[in-house]
Amino acid sequence: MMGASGFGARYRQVTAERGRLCAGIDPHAALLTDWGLDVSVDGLSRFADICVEALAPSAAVIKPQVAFFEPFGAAGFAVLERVVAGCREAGALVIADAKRGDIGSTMSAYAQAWLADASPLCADSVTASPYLGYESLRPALDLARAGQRGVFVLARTSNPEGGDVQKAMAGERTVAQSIVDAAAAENADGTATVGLVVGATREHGLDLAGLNGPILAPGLGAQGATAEDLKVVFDDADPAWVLPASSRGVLRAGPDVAALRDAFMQARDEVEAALG
Ligand SMILES: O=C(O)c1cc(=O)[nH]c(=O)n1[C@@H]1O[C@H](COP(=O)(O)O)[C@@H](O)[C@H]1O
Repeated sequence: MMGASGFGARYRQVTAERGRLCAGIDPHAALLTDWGLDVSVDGLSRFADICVEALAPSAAVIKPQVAFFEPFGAAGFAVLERVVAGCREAGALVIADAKRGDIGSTMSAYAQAWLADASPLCADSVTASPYLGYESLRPALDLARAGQRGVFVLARTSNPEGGDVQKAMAGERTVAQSIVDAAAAENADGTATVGLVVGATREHGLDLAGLNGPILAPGLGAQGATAEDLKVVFDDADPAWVLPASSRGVLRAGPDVAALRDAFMQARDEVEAALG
């Protein structure tokens, strides 16, 4: 196992202390209703506070899904700012799940929003789509590296449609493998600045062994993947870098803070037992 500096060192330390499960904060309207909350800014705000109280002191990594805050406009973003700050203060690493991707000059503005100290939305890392070309992400990659932050780049996503683009051949390898290889080359400096997103829901067919960076693996729980599946799906990856993620599967246990925390801990313990 290679030593890591930068974002990788931060990731390795917190996952060693708290275990490998990323808790998603996805305030779906249906979940707000199930929790007895209004689908309103007040409901969103209460949902967010419960999640931070239950999850931030226990989870190594927390991933708020930006999409669910956006429909509430500026007020939704104010709640998101509170979530990001609250999780970070409690010692969790935050992945802002914004899935940004644009031409380089615009990407630079996105990078400032999610990865610059001066921004009220500044997180520890952000998800990004490389499908405008891996190098279009350069401003985010460079800013992340400079601040010991990370970028989680989509490689092979958990949704069934993802294969149309991601499994297409780009010369001798698939498009997804070309993203893995670019990330691995970037991580040769030992910083693990570039993580990948590889869904836990299916065989990905990727060679992940040389990545030397975190692999965010959504799909646990609501999308059907189990902790046991992880051993098979990620058999060639360094397990220390595998970071399964669950949102609805854990969130369904709310709104009781203790029940939510227990559901998270149970899922995390299952992951730890499976990954070894
Ligand atoms: O980047 C992601 O987190 C992501 C990538 C992917 O391939 N599949 C995927 O489900 N996600 C996100 O992970 C979360 C999954 O939520 P649950 O299905 O409720 O666990 C959502 O916020 C998705 O947007």
